[in-house]
Amino acid sequence: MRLIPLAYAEQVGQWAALHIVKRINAFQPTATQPFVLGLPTGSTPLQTYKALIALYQAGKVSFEHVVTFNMDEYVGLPQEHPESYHSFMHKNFFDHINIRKENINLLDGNAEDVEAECQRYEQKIKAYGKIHLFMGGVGNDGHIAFNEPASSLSSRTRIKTLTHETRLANSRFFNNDINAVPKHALTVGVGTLLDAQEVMILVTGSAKAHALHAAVEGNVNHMWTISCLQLHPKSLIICDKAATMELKVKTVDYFQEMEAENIKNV
Ligand SMILES: N[C@@H]1[C@@H](O)[C@H](O)[C@@H](COP(=O)(O)O)O[C@@H]1O
Repeated sequence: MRLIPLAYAEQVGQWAALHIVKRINAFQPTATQPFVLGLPTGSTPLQTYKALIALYQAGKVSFEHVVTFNMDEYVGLPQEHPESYHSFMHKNFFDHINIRKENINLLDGNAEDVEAECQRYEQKIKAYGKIHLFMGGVGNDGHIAFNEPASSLSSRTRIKTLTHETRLANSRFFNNDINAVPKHALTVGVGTLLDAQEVMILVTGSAKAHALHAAVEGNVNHMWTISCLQLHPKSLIICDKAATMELKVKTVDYFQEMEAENIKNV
C-alpha cells in the first residue's frame, strides 16, 4: 500500500486527477484497447472531477478511448432524479469531457431483475479484461463503494441494504430527510474492486479518520471493508491532514518519508 498524506482536500483532488491523466496517457488507449476507469460518486471526488475537466480543457488528456464503470447506484431512484448517481456523474463529469456515451457504464438501479443486472455488469467488466484504475472514496463506517460492514471480502456486484449511518450521512443530499434516502443500492463487490489493476482511494476530512485508521493500521476485517486494500497488490490512498487524526504520528511520518524518496527518484 502507498499512502500519500497531503495537507488539504484540494491537493488530494489535484493529485488524484494528475495520477489518472498520467495513467491514461501512459496507456495510449485506442478504440480497440481502451483505458478502463472505475469511478465513484460522493463529495470527496468532486475536486478530482473538477481538476480532470480542467486538464481535459487544457488539452492534457482525452477521454475518447476511456471506458468507465461506476461503482454503485441507488435502487428505485429514477435515473433523472438529481441525486441518482447517473445524474451526479453527468452533471459533475461526463457532460464536460469528450467521453463517448457508449463507453459510460452505470448500474441500473431500476432494473426489473436486479440479479441479472448485477451479473450483466460483472460480465461487461470481464469483457474488457479488467478495470485498469478504480478510484473510490470511503464511508464514515469504512465502507468501500456500498460494501457496508460485514460484506464478504470476496463479494461481487449485488444488491446491498444500506445502514442507518450511511443513510443518515447521505441524507444531506436529500434535504436532510433520511426517509427520502433509498434503503438499497446496487454495488460492485469487494472482490470486484480487488480485481482492478490499481485501486486509488481518496480520504478527506476528520469524519473519515477512523476509516483511514482501519484501512492502514487495522487488521483486514469485514467490519471495515476498506481494509481490503491491504490485500491488493497495488493500492493507493491519498488523504488530507484532517483524515490522519487517528493514525500514529509514526505511521504518517513513515509514509511521508517514503513519498519524499519517491519524488527524489522520479
Ligand atoms: N457509495 C458512496 C461511496 O462510494 C462513497 O465513498 C461514500 C462517501 O461519500 P463522501 O465522499 O460524500 O463522503 O458515499 C457513498 O456511500
